[in-house]
Amino acid sequence: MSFLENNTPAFPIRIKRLPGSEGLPLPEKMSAAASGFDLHAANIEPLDLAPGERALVPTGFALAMPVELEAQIRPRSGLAYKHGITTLNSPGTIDADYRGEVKVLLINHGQETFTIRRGERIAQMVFQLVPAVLLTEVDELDDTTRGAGGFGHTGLTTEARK
Ligand SMILES: O=c1ccn([C@H]2C[C@H](O)[C@@H](COP(=O)(O)OP(=O)(O)OP(=O)(O)O)O2)c(=O)[nH]1
Repeated sequence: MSFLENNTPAFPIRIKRLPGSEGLPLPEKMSAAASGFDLHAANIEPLDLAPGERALVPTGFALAMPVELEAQIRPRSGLAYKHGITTLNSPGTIDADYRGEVKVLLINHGQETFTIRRGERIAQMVFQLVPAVLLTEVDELDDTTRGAGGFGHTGLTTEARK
């Protein structure tokens, strides 16, 4: 375990800049208590994303994190609200054993072409704990009130909608 400047225990995560990332900031929190580290686009040339189009956008870095962690790549709400730009596989999963470049799979759900420029903050990365689990095959599961009910079996409308 490592420690922040204020002595908070913190998981140590190694981050490596990749060729082509010169001049780009590393992932950064935009406020002290933000959950996510904003990710900067590392594409050299501007990338036009037409309505409905998707693209895998480089970030210029790779990670090595402890096995108890994963990183999730999530959309930025401002880009989603104003331009319809979001992550297609939300949240993207970065496995602890992945050593390749972290990439962001963006899709344009908006009505207009959106240009992704180098250095732009395109998504955010949130680190999460992944508990160790042991899957055990059984013949029967315990009963619950819900049972196999799901997919709206309690109804979809509220009083306010009737
Ligand atoms: O938004 C993403 C999602 C994934 N990855 C990288 C890290 C992750 O560890 C790896 C595999 O991702 P995932 O498990 O989602 O992909 P898959 O389609 O199941 O492929 P694989 O067979 O490589 O696991 O790709 C990214 O860089 N960005």
